[in-house]
Amino acid sequence: MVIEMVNPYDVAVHQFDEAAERLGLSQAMRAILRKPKRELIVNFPVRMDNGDVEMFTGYRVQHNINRGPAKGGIRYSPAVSLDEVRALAMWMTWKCAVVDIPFGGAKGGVICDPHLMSSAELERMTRRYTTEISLLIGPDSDIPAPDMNTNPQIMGWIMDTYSMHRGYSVPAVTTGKPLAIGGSEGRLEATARGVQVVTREAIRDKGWQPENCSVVVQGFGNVGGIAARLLHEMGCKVVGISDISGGLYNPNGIDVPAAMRHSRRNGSLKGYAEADAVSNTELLELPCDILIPAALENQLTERNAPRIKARLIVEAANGPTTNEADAILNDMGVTLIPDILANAGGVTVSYFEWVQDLQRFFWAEDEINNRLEMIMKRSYKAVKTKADEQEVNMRMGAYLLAVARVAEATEIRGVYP
Ligand SMILES: NC(=O)C1=CN([C@@H]2O[C@H](COP(=O)(O)OP(=O)(O)OC[C@H]3O[C@@H](n4cnc5c(N)ncnc54)[C@H](OP(=O)(O)O)[C@@H]3O)[C@@H](O)[C@H]2O)C=CC1
Ligand SMILES: O=C(O)CCC(=O)C(=O)O
Repeated sequence: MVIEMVNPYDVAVHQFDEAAERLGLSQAMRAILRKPKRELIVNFPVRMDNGDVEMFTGYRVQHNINRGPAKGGIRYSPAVSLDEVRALAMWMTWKCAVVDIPFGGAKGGVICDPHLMSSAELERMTRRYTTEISLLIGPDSDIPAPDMNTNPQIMGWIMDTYSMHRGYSVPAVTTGKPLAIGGSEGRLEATARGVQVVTREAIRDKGWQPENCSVVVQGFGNVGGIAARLLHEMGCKVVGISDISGGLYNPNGIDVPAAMRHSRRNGSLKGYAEADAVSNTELLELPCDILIPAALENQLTERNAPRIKARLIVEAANGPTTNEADAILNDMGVTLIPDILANAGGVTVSYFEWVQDLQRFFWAEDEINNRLEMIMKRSYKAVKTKADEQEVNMRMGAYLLAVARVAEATEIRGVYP
């Protein structure tokens, strides 16, 4: 895996600045949209299984709430930082605007290594973190969801802790919950399903056939693992996959369901015999038609971008491409579907979950998947049309759409003198 010391918030602000310049936004509007609205830093104690007390640091950042309540996931990782959370919150604002759902952007994170914690420790940490950020979160104000290393169980603990403080159940305070407590059908697969839809649209625009496309996916978690499976089911040849333990390559195609079974049995992809081991760095440079980074930020950099073989990149992760790599890939003629469009399927079904929870009225999986598909296709088309009209790439097309929507809402509300 390529670890670059690039600050994700600098990447996010640079992307915004370029769009603001093209849109001719006023200096006042640029100043408002560049900065997060609210940032909460919490330091809190957790009793570990051995009886010791450890201090943890967590964040919740709301970037913008002019189009609706703040919305965005919570990440558990040793690499979490305030600037990372700021960047992820800003990307959430644009993402919700690209798919035109009535949310602003937020993100949260706790500096911890969940792989080294027991389930009981994770639960105690989650409940204490929830109490600390209860100043901000709520079904009308700020609604967390899963991100890296968080899952439906953790969303359930957050919902339960928040509800304990209120004295009644508040299912709409989180999304991505288990079905039994107000979760939505389809949320678990939604981000990957959105990735599948935009990949399929891009394949069609290029005049390719799925059966002739080879795909490499970095990351084998909620997004990467399910995206690999769905693209495999769509007929693509998935030739490369990876998780934190490293990558696997088989030019003849990997049996993704078999690799998933191996990963579930063994806790990682390591040792899967039907493919050759490659490093995460090598994985990104493998020969393929489509590359799907679905793990971390800053994976495609000025160092490896010139060696990327894929002709289509679909950013399932948030912020996988640095600004320098973006320019290089653009000059190389690579089509890149940006994160704020490509991975918006998750928050779209989170929106459906929130609506269902508020109404106490639940929809069937087919209805959810059909509505998701409709929104992802519509958003892909809007971004492509904007990009073609303005003769810019898909990232700029998505930013032009999103930033204009947020700026319009900000202007109409008159939140500055
Ligand atoms: N979950 C969601 O709904 C959404 C997620 N995203 C974004 O998608 C990306 C992935 O999130 P998600 O799938 O939910 O997270 P998960 O925690 O489910 O999976 C992350 C995957 O990335 C791998 N990974 C983590 N760190 C490294 C590393 N240093 N080197 C190589 N691989 C690594 C993990 O490996 P291992 O399993 O071995 O730990 C795992 O396979 C993130 O950028 C997230 O922000 C975007 C929109 C929505
Ligand atoms: O489902 C959500 O609310 C947000 C998911 C998320 O964190 C993201 O899209 O990056």
